[in-house]
Amino acid sequence: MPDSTQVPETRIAADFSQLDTLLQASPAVLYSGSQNPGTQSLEVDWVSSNLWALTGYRPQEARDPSWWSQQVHPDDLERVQVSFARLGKRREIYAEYRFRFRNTGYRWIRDHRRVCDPEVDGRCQVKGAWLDVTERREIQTRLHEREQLLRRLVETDMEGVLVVDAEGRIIEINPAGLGLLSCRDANEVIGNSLMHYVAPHHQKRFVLLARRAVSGEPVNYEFDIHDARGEPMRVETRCSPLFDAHGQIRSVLIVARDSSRRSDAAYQAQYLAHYDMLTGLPNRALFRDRLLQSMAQARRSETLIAVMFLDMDNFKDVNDTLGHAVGDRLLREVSARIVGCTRETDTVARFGGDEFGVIQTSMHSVEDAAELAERIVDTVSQPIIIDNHEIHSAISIGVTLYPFDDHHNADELLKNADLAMYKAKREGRNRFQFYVAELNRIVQRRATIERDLRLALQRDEFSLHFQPQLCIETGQVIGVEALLRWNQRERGPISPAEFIPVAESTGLIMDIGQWVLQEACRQVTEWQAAGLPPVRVAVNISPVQFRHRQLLDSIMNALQSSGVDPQLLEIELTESLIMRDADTTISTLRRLRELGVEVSVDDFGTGYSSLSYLTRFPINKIKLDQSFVRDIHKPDGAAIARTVITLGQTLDMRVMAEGVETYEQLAFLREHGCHEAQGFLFSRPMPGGAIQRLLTDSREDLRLRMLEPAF
Ligand SMILES: Nc1nc2c(ncn2[C@@H]2O[C@H](COP(=O)(O)O[C@H]3[C@@H](O)[C@H](n4cnc5c(=O)[nH]c(N)nc54)O[C@@H]3COP(=O)(O)O)[C@@H](O)[C@H]2O)c(=O)[nH]1
Repeated sequence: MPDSTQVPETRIAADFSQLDTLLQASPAVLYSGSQNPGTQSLEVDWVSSNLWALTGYRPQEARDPSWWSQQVHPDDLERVQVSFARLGKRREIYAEYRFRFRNTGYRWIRDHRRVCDPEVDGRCQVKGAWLDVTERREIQTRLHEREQLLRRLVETDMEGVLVVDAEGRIIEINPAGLGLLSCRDANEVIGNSLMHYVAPHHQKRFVLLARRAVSGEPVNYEFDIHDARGEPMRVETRCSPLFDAHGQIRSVLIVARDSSRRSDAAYQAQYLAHYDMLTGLPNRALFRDRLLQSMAQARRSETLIAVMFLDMDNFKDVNDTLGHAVGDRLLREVSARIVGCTRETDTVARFGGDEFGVIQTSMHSVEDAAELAERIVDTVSQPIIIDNHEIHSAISIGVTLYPFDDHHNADELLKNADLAMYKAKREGRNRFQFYVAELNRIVQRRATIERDLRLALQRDEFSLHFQPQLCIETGQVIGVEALLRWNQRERGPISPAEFIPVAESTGLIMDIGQWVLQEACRQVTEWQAAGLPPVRVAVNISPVQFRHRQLLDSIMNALQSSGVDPQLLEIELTESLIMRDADTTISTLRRLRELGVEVSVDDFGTGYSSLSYLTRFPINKIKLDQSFVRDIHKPDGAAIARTVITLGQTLDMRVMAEGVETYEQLAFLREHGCHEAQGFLFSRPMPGGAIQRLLTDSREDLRLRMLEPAF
């Protein structure tokens, strides 16, 4: 007799099929596996089939015991493993970390892991889900940055800023607002009714106006108030309603200024408490405040900041010989030059005398700090003319980085920057110096990269990714740029921005560059064999490679061994490279053009090209640097982009914009006649196989993406 409790097999199959369909549509990838007790790495034994669609990996690949730890970003791995090591003590834990997707590179995922089954061989048996949270993190970061910016503006505002709730209780107040009420600490006022401070003869009017503000009407009025010590004062107020996400008014923003005391000594004192009178820059106290905020933000967003201590080398001599008036003007000029080297998000302060401080935020790598410090040293050392005196100034800079273990607080960070600055002075002045702990770390990291780089070719750790380049007018793919990738056996992927400079300084770039040329040409023939129409490939050539006498042999070799038509090869050189030793460059470029190879100039706009030389170079294309494309919405970025495009049109060279990420940027480029574009808007760099699929199946998608109307 059939068992009535047994579910028929057909039903089970149908349920499975439905489950699979649901999983395919789900944004979460489900998995089960175990945690290696030694390393706490995840070893996956089952994963839902939507892994492929979401990350580009096949479920069977994920079962390789080292797969998970190889895809986690090396900078996140330890943190995540420490976090998941607590599983067992806790039933479930979630962590967010960067995880390498096959086609799109690192994305943020949220990994929600649960202990489900009893331990087997000391291994924690887990089930979990991965969710791509990159967009959410980006929005959070942007919101956080905006909030920081607003907070900073409010905190340094000379006017009192208060937020009160619908009942008129103070819920936020800035330092200037505390000053108005003669309070030192926000805790003394938060929660108090604002009415508490309004003079009795104005309380009725205050209630009426408060009602109008809460009903959504902006209100401006003058009130008499009493501060916390009972001192009377007249304040000018502007009240505006604040709306929540549902459009409801929950609070009112009040900007208040002391209309009786604006020009008196207290106001001046407040200014002096935050700013340097001579240069108008923030002073040491405000610098310290901003440093604390930047440190908190760096911790939250897991980014780096650099703190610099700057001291002029010869200021005393100028002051003693040319007088204080010239000394003051020199300080003002040097301040302006330092500010000119930094970005809006950075802080430049004058600590007093000839000492300055810089906080550099939004850094991508340690090299950013070195670049900024070098730029300041160079800019300050350019002659300064004051009253017909040509002054040759110089500056020494000490740099520390945060977060690093050695500094626990802002004062320590600044002290270490100061120490590094003294080291820079001892080493000969007019230079910068990293605080030694960082220096050691950087030197060690560089030594490790150098050691591993020597093995990378024989261990077959390099690969090429390719990024499509499109014609703006037609949306057609007109070529690809080859970008080198290094997946180091123990440490995972290492950015070319980090290892190419090491390869250049050790001479390894010759062998690596040769490999890149060979591999790029080999890939072109593979695509052709697969039936794709001819694809032109652009290969980056580093300055060391370009100056080497084997360059032409190396290029001919790659072309001959692959049989690729030279017209399908494009050589990308940087602008600063071609401008150095222009005569030799011109003759090498001519020989390349005679071979039939195309030549483009990368990072155009960053290298101070001399126009007279540019007309003599046999160049096919200039590539507008991505930093200008990023800033195209700002007046300076737009002006540079327009100039480069016009220059290309005038010199009869094609212009390609790199780093195009938004439709707004694309619309600007199209409107101004830029010919070609490349960037994440169309596609990230991808392996050769993925490019083949893209060019076979999704050419039309790319074209449509290009033609999408700007919004
Ligand atoms: N000498 C050689 N240099 C090489 C080689 N391969 C790479 N490089 C150089 O290393 C630098 C970093 O390269 P990479 O990390 O590959 O970054 C490239 C793109 O991924 C990135 N890119 C492209 N589109 C966008 C975008 O829309 N937004 C954004 N933020 N980044 C984007 O830009 C880099 C391409 O730069 P470029 O070469 O200037 O076109 C870089 O300087 C490489 O040149 C090599 O084989 N040899």
